[in-house]
Amino acid sequence: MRSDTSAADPDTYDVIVLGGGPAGENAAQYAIAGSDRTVALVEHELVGGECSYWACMPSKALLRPTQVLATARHMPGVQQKINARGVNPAAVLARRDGFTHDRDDTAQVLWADAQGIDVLRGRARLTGDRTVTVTGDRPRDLRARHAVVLATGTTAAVPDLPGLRAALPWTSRDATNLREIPPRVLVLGGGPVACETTAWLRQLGAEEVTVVARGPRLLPRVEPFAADAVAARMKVRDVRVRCGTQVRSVTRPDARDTGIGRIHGGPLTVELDDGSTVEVDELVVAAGRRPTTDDLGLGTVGLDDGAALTVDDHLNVDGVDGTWLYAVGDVAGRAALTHMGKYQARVCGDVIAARAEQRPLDGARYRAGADHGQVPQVIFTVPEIASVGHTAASARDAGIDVEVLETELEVAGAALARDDFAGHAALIVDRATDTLVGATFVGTEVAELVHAATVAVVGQVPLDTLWHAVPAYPTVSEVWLRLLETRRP
Ligand SMILES: Cc1cc2nc3c(=O)[nH]c(=O)nc-3n(C[C@H](O)[C@H](O)[C@H](O)COP(=O)(O)OP(=O)(O)OC[C@H]3O[C@@H](n4cnc5c(N)ncnc54)[C@H](O)[C@@H]3O)c2cc1C
Ligand SMILES: NC(=O)c1ccc[n+]([C@@H]2O[C@H](COP(=O)([O-])OP(=O)(O)OC[C@H]3O[C@@H](n4cnc5c(N)ncnc54)[C@H](O)[C@@H]3O)[C@@H](O)[C@H]2O)c1
Repeated sequence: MRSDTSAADPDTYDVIVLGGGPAGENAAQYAIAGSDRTVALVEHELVGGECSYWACMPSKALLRPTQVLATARHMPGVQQKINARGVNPAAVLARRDGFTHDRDDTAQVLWADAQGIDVLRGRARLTGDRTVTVTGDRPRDLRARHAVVLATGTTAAVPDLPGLRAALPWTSRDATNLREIPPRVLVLGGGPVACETTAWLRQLGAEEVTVVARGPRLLPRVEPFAADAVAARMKVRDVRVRCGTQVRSVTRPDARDTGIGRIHGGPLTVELDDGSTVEVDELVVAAGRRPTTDDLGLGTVGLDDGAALTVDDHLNVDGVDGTWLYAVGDVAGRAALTHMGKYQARVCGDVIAARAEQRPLDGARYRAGADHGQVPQVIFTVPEIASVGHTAASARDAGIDVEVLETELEVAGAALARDDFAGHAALIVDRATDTLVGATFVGTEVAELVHAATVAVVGQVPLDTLWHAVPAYPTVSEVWLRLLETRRP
């Protein structure tokens, strides 16, 4: 079904997407691809979203140089040429700025233009069934013929602890966009943001780093052996890891808004719940995220303002009449990862296109099935953690009869890659089907191992068949052979 041109009514689009992060961009692209449908992508900050400017890209740009240096240091023939003590912070920050384009989104807007996406600048808000208002320099009242997609992401949650907000602590935005390296830092939280931030702060020269996590261990959602490897490495690097601890109060007499990534005033005194105090130059809050739904007009479509959204597998928002309102990415309340948000956006865009063209939603392509127990993730800590699907514990909680295959990462490819290559791997097998339901690798540069596991999990490949997936010699992937060998009769 072809649409009328929007020229007659410039405020009516086939699809309106709220939020121009990776999920919003992909939903817009897929909803109109190969058609003459129109789409408005409304963004009040930078097209590209958190991932491009404040999260994935700058954080990984900060971490990679130290990984390269460490590899060189553990490579005879190269190590003799290395004489610096660590990376050059100024050059690392400059490389980071190259990836974030100094927070200029021109390239992303040009990409959107090339896809036929109409980028509108301003803050978007639902006003009712298929209607959206945009406020900003050029206010607009928009109407959607087919669909509205919420893709407004999340924002850092700053706990309501005495003195914390008044102290103007850093959030991940400051940590990824740091301009000054605080000599003494406390990182509040124990998730991926806290652990990755700790790594680059230490690598860039922060002298005293303390991590305070309220849970019994860091990274509570990964296999314990992987989380323990990260904590052990932090301790080797003189990071103080305080698990099972809460911040009781924060005092910063000289808190100043000096700008993103600059130290926000004078020293802070942080009191912990055991009564001890830590004095630091900056505090990084990495205590999780809140969905950006506060000022989204959810009340106008029958939901509670500021509510956390849930969606079905077509990405339609639960609790809203009809099939016109969708949510993708972090705000959809599933796995808060860029690749999963983009995956949901592809499914959502395909669903919108099929419904607009009155095609049936037959087939797996129209359902975000991978959100359920098939989510891959790489946490770029030292060592790296690459995982997909279930851990042994989450599989057992799901009622699966589990067999765990484990081995050290000791294969010829690993030894060749780096003298100090080390790590551990585990496959989680569902005994009933003899297929993988999860895998975790922790170790040196293990990130690229996870996609093979993802294919095996999603493809439900029986282990008998995996035996014939022969890893090339001498690659690190030979760890797959070692894992399968652990269950030979
Ligand atoms: C420090 C850090 C590191 C991370 N590293 C990784 C990683 O390595 N790999 C990974 O997969 N994930 C990573 N993540 C998670 C990843 O950043 C998110 O999953 C991803 O950005 C979500 O994309 P999104 O499009 O849903 O939302 P966002 O990227 O948050 O984009 C939402 C957009 O909506 C806009 N917006 C919000 N409200 C409105 C409104 N009312 N009107 C108009 N526009 C609005 C915002 O300005 C923003 O641009 C990291 C997160 C953090 C904090
Ligand atoms: N490489 C990656 O894939 C990557 C990197 C960074 C972030 N992310 C994603 O971004 C999202 C946000 O990550 P995150 O680490 O901010 O959130 P998170 O929710 O994963 O972790 C937050 C941690 O902070 C702890 N915490 C909360 N309040 C606290 C308090 N008052 N005191 C002490 N500890 C407290 C929580 O118990 C939790 O362990 C996650 O979905 C994460 O997977 C992914």
